[in-house]
Amino acid sequence: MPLSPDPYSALRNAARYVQQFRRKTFVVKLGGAMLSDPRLRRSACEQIALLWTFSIRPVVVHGGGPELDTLCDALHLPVEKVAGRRVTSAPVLDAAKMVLAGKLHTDLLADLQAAGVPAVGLSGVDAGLIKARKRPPVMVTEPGATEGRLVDYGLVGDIEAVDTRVVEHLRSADYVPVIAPLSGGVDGAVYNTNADTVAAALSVALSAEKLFFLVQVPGLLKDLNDPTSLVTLANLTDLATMENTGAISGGMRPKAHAIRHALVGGVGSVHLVSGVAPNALLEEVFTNEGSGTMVVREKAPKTAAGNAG
Ligand SMILES: Nc1ncnc2c1ncn2[C@@H]1O[C@H](COP(=O)(O)OP(=O)(O)O)[C@@H](O)[C@H]1O
Ligand SMILES: CC(=O)N[C@@H](CCC(=O)OP(=O)(O)O)C(=O)O
Repeated sequence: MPLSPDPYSALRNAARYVQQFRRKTFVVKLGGAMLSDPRLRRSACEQIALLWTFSIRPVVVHGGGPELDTLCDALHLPVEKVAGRRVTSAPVLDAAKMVLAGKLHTDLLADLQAAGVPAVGLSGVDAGLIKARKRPPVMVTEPGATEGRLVDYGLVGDIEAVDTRVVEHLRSADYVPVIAPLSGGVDGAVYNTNADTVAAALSVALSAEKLFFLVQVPGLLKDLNDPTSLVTLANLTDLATMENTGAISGGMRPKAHAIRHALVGGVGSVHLVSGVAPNALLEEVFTNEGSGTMVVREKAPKTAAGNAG
């Protein structure tokens, strides 16, 4: 946040947003790359703690892709991702349970507790929170490819329903739910579901005001190789254009789907924010300029609504 010569002016400015967002639901998705770095993880937890202090109601969803890659390597299991989603065999799913509902999940909960957030961990399996069915083989066209190919993702779950009762129950007692991206199917099946997809489905089911993705990059970039090419404001058409030209690739592809799903489902705005730059989440929420990318259904002048509005 830029330092003001008058500290009270920054406070007054932030107070407008505090008032606007009090008791509103913000779904915050923490990307796996930043979660693997304890310093970045703690920084994210401290920023979430501040939102919580201001009576914003956060629901945290976390990834863990890179840490799962590392475990798969150590176990000599293949790491295969197509269009940003992991091909998940039975042994890879076991590894996913160990990382996503195990080590990484617990470390994140501990850091949130340390930051003063009464965090309670769940996965999509708990109390039937995320119900999914096994994704059938699908045609996927990679950027630059002229033809699609049939991909069997294995034990990956497509979300069918979200039952938010357990989340609401925790929130009514002032706990902050922290959700790992596993989902439950029929007959006790467990599936691996991309964390971006889980975050979007939850934000719609909870009628969230905003959905944030904390990522390693400054936000949505026109050119992935140029960190200064930040897109500060985009709408669904801009997003579709970037997908079609291949400007959105890799892990940003499931995010683009997730952003569309959230906005069409009624979430006010979706924000891509750096998990690396100090206080980028707070800057996005509490300043007019913001720090990353705000994606909305229909574009309106950024300054009129405020970046956080
Ligand atoms: N146009 C783009 N703008 C920003 N990042 C992009 C873009 N296209 C691809 N990416 C890549 O997508 C990544 C984010 O996806 P991913 O690594 O899955 O995030 P997460 O941290 O949530 O796991 C970025 O770090 C970047 O490497
Ligand atoms: C099906 C699928 O792709 N599941 C993801 C779940 C974790 C995740 O989404 O982690 P990030 O947010 O760090 O990418 C995976 O196995 O990597």
